[in-house]
Amino acid sequence: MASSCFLRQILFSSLPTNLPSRSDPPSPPFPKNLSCSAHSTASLSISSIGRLTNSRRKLSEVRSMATEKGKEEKKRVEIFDTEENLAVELAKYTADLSDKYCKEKGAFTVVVSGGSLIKSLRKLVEIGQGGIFCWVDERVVPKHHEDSNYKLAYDAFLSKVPIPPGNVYAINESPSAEAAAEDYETCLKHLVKTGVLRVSESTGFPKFDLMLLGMGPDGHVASLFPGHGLCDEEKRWVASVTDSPKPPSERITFTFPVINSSACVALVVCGSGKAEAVEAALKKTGDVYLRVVFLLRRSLFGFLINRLVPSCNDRCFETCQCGWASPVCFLVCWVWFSPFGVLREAVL
Ligand SMILES: O=C1O[C@H](COP(=O)(O)O)[C@@H](O)[C@H](O)[C@H]1O
Repeated sequence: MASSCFLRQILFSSLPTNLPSRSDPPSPPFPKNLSCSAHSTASLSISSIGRLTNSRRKLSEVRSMATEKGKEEKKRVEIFDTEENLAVELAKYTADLSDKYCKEKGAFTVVVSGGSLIKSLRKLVEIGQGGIFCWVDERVVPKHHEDSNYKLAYDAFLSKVPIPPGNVYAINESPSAEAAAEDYETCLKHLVKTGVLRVSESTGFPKFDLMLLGMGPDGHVASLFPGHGLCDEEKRWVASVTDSPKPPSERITFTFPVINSSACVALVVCGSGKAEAVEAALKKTGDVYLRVVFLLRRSLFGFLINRLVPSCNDRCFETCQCGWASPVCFLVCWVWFSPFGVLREAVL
């Protein structure tokens, strides 16, 4: 099982007790040199949507669901009793993919978002030489700023693991969103040129091994917001946003062609406030305002969603509507009990 580069030994570990406070300024490693150069055209696309009853599903089972290129891609929904189980399984999933790609090509290119996803990545406590980290979106703020997605990840796990600083690709601090987006796209092109990052043969866009994404209550993914013209972007890899409806207004974001060219995408969603968006995402048709999620559906690997604890009953729905009062009554309660809830159809 030994691997020279991996995100292993992360399972069932506890949350580090020495996490710094968000106010601690990070000492940001900024990328320059990379040495990995191997290539692979292997791709995973997951078929089968259904119930996952065992939160310790092994990767071999996941792999058995992989389809060959060109076959219809479907999504898989995983539902967890608690956010803790979600975090453990997310770490295992990521570690297994890391092992696979590091063995195949000596590197594992992984992209993270900001937001609540980062907390659910806390089980990633050991990251080896092969992990290459990029951000699917970033706010145009200094790296030590509270709004920085880089700082969020740095404080939560990047500062805790022995990842080479040169493997961490934060955005360059730029005076404008446009300049930052251009710079980051150049950075991606450099990774492609040096053989660290593959390019999808079918789309011509960069093909990351894994994208770990969150989703906002409005259904936004990365900094692609429902109804925003950037959702239709077909050429650029990285785009600037100057009118984000969620502050801060200046951001950069990967475009959908890049996100959808990834080998694997995990959309990690927690919280009752996102139940409506989840329901819409799982429907075959839905309100146009959630079109962002539908765009992502094209290559979505799976949702990682936590659900009611077994002892919950219909009253739990009311609890969840109160917000975060009960830490175990996350998400999907509304979806689960809604007469229109497609999630129920998906998992039963
Ligand atoms: O602004 C952002 O929001 C989304 C969702 O965040 P969450 O806290 O609701 O999970 C996040 O995925 C994105 O990276 C971030 O820039």
